[in-house]
Amino acid sequence: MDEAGATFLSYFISFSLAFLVLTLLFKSLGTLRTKNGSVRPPPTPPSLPIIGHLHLVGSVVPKSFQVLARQYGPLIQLHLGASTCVVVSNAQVAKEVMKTHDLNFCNRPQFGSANNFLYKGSSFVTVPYGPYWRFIKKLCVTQLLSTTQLGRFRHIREQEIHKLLKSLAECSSEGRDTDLSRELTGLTNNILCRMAMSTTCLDNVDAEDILGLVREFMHLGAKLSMGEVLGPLGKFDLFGYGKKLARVVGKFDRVLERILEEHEVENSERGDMMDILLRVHKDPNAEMRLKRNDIKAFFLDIFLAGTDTSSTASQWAMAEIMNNPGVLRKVRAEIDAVVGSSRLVTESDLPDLRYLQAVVKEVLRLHPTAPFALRQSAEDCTINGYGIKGQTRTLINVYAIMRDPEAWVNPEEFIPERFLEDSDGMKGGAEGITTMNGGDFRYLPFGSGRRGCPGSSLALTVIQVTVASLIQCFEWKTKGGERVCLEEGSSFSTGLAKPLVCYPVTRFTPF
Ligand code: HEM
Repeated sequence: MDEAGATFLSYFISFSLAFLVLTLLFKSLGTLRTKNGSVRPPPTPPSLPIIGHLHLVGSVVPKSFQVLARQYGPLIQLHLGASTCVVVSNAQVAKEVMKTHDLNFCNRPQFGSANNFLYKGSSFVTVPYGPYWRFIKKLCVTQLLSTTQLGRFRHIREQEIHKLLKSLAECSSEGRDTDLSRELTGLTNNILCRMAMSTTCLDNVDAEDILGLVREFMHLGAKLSMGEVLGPLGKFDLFGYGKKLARVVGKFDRVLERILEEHEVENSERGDMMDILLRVHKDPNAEMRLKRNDIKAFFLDIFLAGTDTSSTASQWAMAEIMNNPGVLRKVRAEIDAVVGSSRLVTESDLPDLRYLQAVVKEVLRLHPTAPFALRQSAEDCTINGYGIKGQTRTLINVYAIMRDPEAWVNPEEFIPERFLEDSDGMKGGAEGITTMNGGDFRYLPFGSGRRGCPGSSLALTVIQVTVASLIQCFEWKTKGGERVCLEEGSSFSTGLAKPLVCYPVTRFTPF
């Protein structure tokens, strides 16, 4: 063979070998199988003995997981002490979990707190997918949180907003500051308590008690869930959080029992959520027998799921608007154009306040007040090419998904305009995000699929009308004209790290 032939042959052999090696490599990567043939688990960062990845988790948990996802991919496995979970951090993998495999991921993880829980098996939020969950979900959609029911209680929201505006007007006339975080939590709690069982902070101590107990429950529940990292040791309740939690639920139960009895004695026709649930409870022909504990558990659920989340979102909205004078001007100009200057903005105006809607959407994108959708797989399955075992705790990091630079232009910036028609603030367009029901997996503030949030319409209505009223009626000043600190706190609903203390200055008085 001449020299040219030998060179050609050696090139041919080298190329063939390289091709073979690459083909085998891609094949093994494609199926992600281990030697024994099972599909590989998702990638996991290097861990330490016993604590696993706990040292990688900072005070703002979704942010820590976002950082890890950037390094290790959109589906990772984490070992938090003795507790293992997988974390989903982009839209495509979220879609696989919440749509393609929706039924398989329709359960929620159970934490230590569930074991000796008074309402065990009754909590709509944590109960496994099945007949009871379907029954309550249907009640939510058709009655408890239906459009008709929300419409029936519009006057409650209007009255509570009026009360808030009056108290802020007093602050203004006296030149006092106000803790808007506290005021907004009071507002959402009062609205929910009145819609649920016709009780409020001002008329009745019950609503204040309920808020306090729900707060304590959240605090202890979070601590108890941390006990999960101790594995089987967590069951011994070493720090006594389990017992404290049981006491808090006991107190909540007594308050609720009394309100239930009052409703029964009055045989009331107010049509609040408690009346509806009592009617179902007593209906011999109801699809399912609803127990008293089921009713009380439902209220604990909605206070836990609905109060802080809605209040915190309103706080973020006000904080972002105060820091962005251009946005404030646009929101106000829109309200003035749609509403005029002689009456207070109402819920009927909301469909015409397109820019306000975009502001609230952007607030929920940048500051989702439920940063994780928590799910659990029922059976083994393959997600993003990796094997997920049955009973795997699965955290969909909606915080990371809604800040993903692959989906969003300048994702860390507050740009409400990205949600307006013809905007280019979202890669691939924002048209999908009109209903807020999780149909577009790049935008999931309320989760998606069967276990998506049933309170989203109520939450959006309250947040939008509250923010609109506050902007229409007051100028907002901070001490020394400083920018509001946008640091994120470490609470369950990723609120502002510091309370939003500011000065309202009356601009328009509606009463
Ligand atoms: C800004 C306010 C709110 C946010 C950001 C929010 C967000 C969420 C998210 C992300 C989930 C999990 C969804 C999933 O797994 O796909 C959820 C579930 C839930 N939310 Fe909301 N929510 C809010 C307000 C409310 C309100 C006002 C209520 C009730 C009055 C409520 C009741 C519930 C319930 C009962 C569930 C559990 C549903 C189930 O397990 O089937 N939420 N919410």
